[in-house]
Amino acid sequence: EEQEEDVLRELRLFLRNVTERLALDRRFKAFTKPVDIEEVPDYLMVIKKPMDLSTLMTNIDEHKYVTVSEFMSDADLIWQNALEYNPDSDPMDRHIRHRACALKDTVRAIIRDELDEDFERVCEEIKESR
Ligand SMILES: O=C(C1CCC1)N1C[C@@H]2C[C@H]3C[C@@H](O)[C@@H](O)[C@]2(C1)O3
Repeated sequence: EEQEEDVLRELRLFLRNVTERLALDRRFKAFTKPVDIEEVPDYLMVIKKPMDLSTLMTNIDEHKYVTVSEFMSDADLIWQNALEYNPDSDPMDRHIRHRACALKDTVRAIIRDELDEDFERVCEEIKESR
């Protein structure tokens, strides 16, 4: 019903705000666009579900997410993929993993501080009802 669409509209506004803030953070520049498969030809052999901040934003606009939890699953792919593809002890890999861990902690801190548990429960109810 209309009230449900109002809730999902508010969810999309919240998720766009979170995603935009992450994309503006200079630490997360490497996460803003898909990994370039021309530059990294074996990437899709290692990483089965690529994800990046611009794709998150597109998914929001295409109404892919009905709950914050679904958004978090895709957001988590970004840092999880970075840890998986860049596991070595060389400085570049360590730098990428440091930023991946910062992304993980930053997303969780924003959600903990800014998502109302009751709002997420309403979104989960809408999801179950569909
Ligand atoms: O995993 C990533 C991104 C970093 C966070 C996501 N990449 C895989 C390649 C390995 C490393 C060095 C460059 O070859 C560059 O192409 C990539 C991009 O970084």
